[in-house]
Amino acid sequence: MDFRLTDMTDDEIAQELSVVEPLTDSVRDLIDAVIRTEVDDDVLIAAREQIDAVVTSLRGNQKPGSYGVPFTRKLHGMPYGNAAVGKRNAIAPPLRVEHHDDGSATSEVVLGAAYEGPAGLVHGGISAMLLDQLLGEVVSVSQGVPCFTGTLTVKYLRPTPLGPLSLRAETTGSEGRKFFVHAEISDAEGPTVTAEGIMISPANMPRHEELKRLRAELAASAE
Ligand SMILES: CCCCCCCC(=O)SCCNC(=O)CCNC(=O)[C@H](O)C(C)(C)COP(=O)(O)OP(=O)(O)OC[C@H]1O[C@@H](n2cnc3c(N)ncnc32)[C@H](O)[C@@H]1OP(=O)(O)O
Repeated sequence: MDFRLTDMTDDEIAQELSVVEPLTDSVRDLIDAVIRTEVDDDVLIAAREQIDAVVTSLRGNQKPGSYGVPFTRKLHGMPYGNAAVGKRNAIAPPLRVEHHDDGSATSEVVLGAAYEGPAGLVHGGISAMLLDQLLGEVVSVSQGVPCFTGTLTVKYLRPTPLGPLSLRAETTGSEGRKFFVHAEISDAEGPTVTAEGIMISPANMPRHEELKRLRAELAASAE
């Protein structure tokens, strides 16, 4: 697993995000527009040519491989390509997770046409992905080390409608490197999907040791 600190300062990261996040929002809007457009074929053909030109322009300078998860100098992860929360990833729902003092995490999200499974309803895989992300984050943030999903059990209580949804997750217990977590998705009527996860802080993961060492160095330099 790759671990690297970014060369960018906090101001440079904020500046980059101020440009990139609106671009991601526009591409997300494009995806929705393509799904729901009813314009004529000639407009679609012209749109494709314009989009291809934009892609060619962006390919002018590309990072090899995936985005990865670089860390800021304060050791905050920057998972900008992440499938569920990536700030550069227009496929990711606009999920923004809030972490609370009691160790829980919540998110409010509006899922549109791009996340449909059954007609008018959220795709079950999307629900599982969002819950998986929230379970991973609630443990990783509250424990201070990255945790992987070992086992994820999802229960679909009733259909989840597209539109505004609330998510919540909390850690319910732990045994050594294993953390037991619960999460749910709710619409206005209450929970539609629940998930139980066993999240694991992997053994002998170089990134853990590296994080611990860097945290200790940062703490010492702050004294
Ligand atoms: C901020 C971050 C947000 C991230 C959000 C996204 C979350 C994700 O999607 S993560 C990606 C999906 N998950 C993966 O790819 C994980 C793949 N699996 C692995 O890497 C490893 O098998 C891993 C890390 C789960 C366990 O590896 P390792 O640390 O070697 O475990 P190991 O030493 O064998 O076992 C440790 C304990 O966990 C248990 N365990 C191991 N694997 C599992 C499992 N899959 N399910 C349940 N328990 C397990 C063992 O039984 C053992 O328990 P005990 O201590 O009671 O005997």
